[in-house]
Amino acid sequence: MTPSTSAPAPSPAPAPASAIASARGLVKTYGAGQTAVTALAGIDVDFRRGELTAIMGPSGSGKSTLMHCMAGLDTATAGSVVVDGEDVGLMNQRQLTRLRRTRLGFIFQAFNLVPTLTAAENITLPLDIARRPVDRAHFDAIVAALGLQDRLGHRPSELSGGQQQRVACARALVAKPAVIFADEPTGNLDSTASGQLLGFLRASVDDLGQSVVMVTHDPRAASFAHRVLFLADGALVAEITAPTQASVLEVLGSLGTPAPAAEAASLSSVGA
Ligand SMILES: Nc1ncnc2c1ncn2[C@@H]1O[C@H](COP(=O)(O)OP(=O)(O)OP(=O)(O)O)[C@@H](O)[C@H]1O
Repeated sequence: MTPSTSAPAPSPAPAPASAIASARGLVKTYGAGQTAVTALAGIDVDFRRGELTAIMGPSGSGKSTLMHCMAGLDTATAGSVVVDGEDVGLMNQRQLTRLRRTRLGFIFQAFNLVPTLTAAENITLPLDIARRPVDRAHFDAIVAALGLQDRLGHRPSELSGGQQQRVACARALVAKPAVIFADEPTGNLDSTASGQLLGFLRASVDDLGQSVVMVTHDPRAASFAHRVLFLADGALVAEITAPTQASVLEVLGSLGTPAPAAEAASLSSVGA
């Protein structure tokens, strides 16, 4: 056997303490052989504690796959994921379920509320399933901040889309998760409801120290984040801090992503 002359691969940089979730060398391939699709091509990323991080990029660039691998909803092909100090790749299904129930919060585009339960019951459902007590003061503070006091006895079908998503947001926050993963949380909301929800998510970070990772196509939604990460073809290709709609659109443009017509028009009309 010929001895290898190449230097050993450097070990990946450890996750900094400021990170609530990190990935190193994250690869995800769907399928095999000629039909294999590389959704993530070896990503190193740190999501910072106490920050709202947005993930953007063209359709098919790997945003949802990255979020699902970070949250233990999908298994990586290679690489490592650490969430709140725990190596997700070493967990079995039971441990992953426990991690999701006790340490993670989720907000999806489809609100995923249980139709037969009231808003209050939906909000406390994750705690009830985990047989954990509800911190009433925390519950009341979240419900008040989201303006849901008068809606707690209503079922989802009796709520507007914006109210349903605020219930989903309250449900994610009530268990005080280490990190909330939000996938297009405003995708089904009108501009007003979307602004309210994003303002609240940002406030949960600034006022409560919550950490949030959010996938979005919407430059306005991304402008609520502390930092925006851009994916293209399964790789991290750009990053901006303190984003504005204009700076987000500029990076998206450089990646060849067509700007949503409404945002581009409104920005050009104010000369941004
Ligand atoms: N279950 C799957 N089986 C096969 N290929 C998949 C699967 N899920 C995702 N892919 C592929 O992986 C790539 C990344 O998909 P992903 O959904 O992560 O992209 P995205 O950036 O979230 O896209 P979008 O913005 O359209 O939601 C795409 O090429 C997609 O077709």
